[in-house]
Amino acid sequence: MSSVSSSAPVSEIGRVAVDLGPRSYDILVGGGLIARAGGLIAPRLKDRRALIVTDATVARFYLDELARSLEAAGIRQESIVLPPGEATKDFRHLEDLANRLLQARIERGSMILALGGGVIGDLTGFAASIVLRGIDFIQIPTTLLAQVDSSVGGKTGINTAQGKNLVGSFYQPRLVLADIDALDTLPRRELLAGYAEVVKYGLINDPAFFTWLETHGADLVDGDGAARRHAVMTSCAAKAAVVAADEREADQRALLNLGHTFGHALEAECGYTGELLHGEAVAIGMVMAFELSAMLGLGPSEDAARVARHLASVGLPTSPAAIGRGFDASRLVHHMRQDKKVKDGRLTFVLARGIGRAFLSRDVEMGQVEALLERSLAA
Ligand SMILES: NC(=O)c1ccc[n+]([C@@H]2O[C@H](COP(=O)([O-])OP(=O)(O)OC[C@H]3O[C@@H](n4cnc5c(N)ncnc54)[C@H](O)[C@@H]3O)[C@@H](O)[C@H]2O)c1
Ligand SMILES: O=C(O)C(=O)C[C@@H](O)[C@H](O)[C@H](O)COP(=O)(O)O
Ligand SMILES: [Zn+2]
Repeated sequence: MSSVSSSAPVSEIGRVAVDLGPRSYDILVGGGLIARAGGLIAPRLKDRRALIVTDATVARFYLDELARSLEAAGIRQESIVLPPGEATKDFRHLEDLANRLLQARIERGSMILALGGGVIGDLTGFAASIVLRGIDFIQIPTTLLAQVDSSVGGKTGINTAQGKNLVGSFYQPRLVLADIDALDTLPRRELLAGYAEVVKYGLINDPAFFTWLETHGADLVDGDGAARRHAVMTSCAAKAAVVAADEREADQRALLNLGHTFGHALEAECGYTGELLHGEAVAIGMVMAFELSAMLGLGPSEDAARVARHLASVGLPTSPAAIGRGFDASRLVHHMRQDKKVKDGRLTFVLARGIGRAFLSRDVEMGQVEALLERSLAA
């Protein structure tokens, strides 16, 4: 196994450790991991039973392969298949999933496997944290977004009528298996959405990675396995370091929210219908965070332009105007006030002094944010 390196062959299993004391776990990254999952999971099982939770699209591609691998390793498996899409991350599907796990007579010693994107990972992780007051679970992320972000760090949850991810828990997986080959079947739009979260790590604190992405991002998007492996490893290592330092977002973990305060507001307005994907919203939100920083005189406007240029070069949207529907700035501000980073009624913003120099600020006036939104919506 290797640690972060860009030259390792795709089939070699890379390992990133998430160091959280008794809740520590490994992220394994490489090709062919779903076919090898049984052997990798078996040592982590308390009993020889696994319940796979997935969505109908992912099931079509990968459920049989995973089931065969588990059975070959002597692990009994059953599966629960949910509808694909962001709308599944809600109270109704949480209730349905909890009931189906209980009907399957799940026990505390069983293992739940979340096979899919961030929707399946967030929903399944939340269910795992509450059914029988906690059952071990493993993330098997199949989207780029889930491999670089949602499968790592233990944020689980669902959306509510009030906004994104407003009900959930911190509940760490026991293992993450990121099979790079699974990205070959991912639609380009979904891949790009995940790419936005990859870019995020460069923008937060790794300018050299951002520069690497400016050179290699297009190859990654077009299917270069080595570039994908390197980006997933680098992203996971970056996230693991932040999470190890601040697991429950007391402070610096909020940097991982770069672009999300704007992004979540846009997603809430679009209603989780697939009109705007999470990663697309984050791409727009990151540009707005850089523009806000420039507007406040805290960061260079050239960097805001450079971020927008790179995201646009791979085909990501960079402004709310690109969504192709009207927004009301005051309604977006209303959603932003529901953000989990609000403290004593004031929002914490992730701003940037430049690329790779993100920081947290509680000094932003919402009037300034509304003015920026008005400007972007008119553009
Ligand atoms: N917990 C966290 O830290 C965290 C971090 C980032 C995002 N998220 C959440 O993740 C969610 C978005 O996740 P996502 O972008 O993975 O979306 P998703 O889970 O909806 O998956 C995207 C689509 O791709 C399909 N799909 C998945 N894998 C596939 C594959 N290999 N081949 C073909 N199709 C495949 C799915 O069926 C789905 O239709 C959002 O709800 C977001 O809030 C959570
Ligand atoms: O892991 C984190 O911390 C993040 O903020 C990662 C984000 O990409 C992710 O979208 C997360 O779900 C947002 O968290 P939230 O607490 O704002 O819902
Ligand atoms: Zn995100």
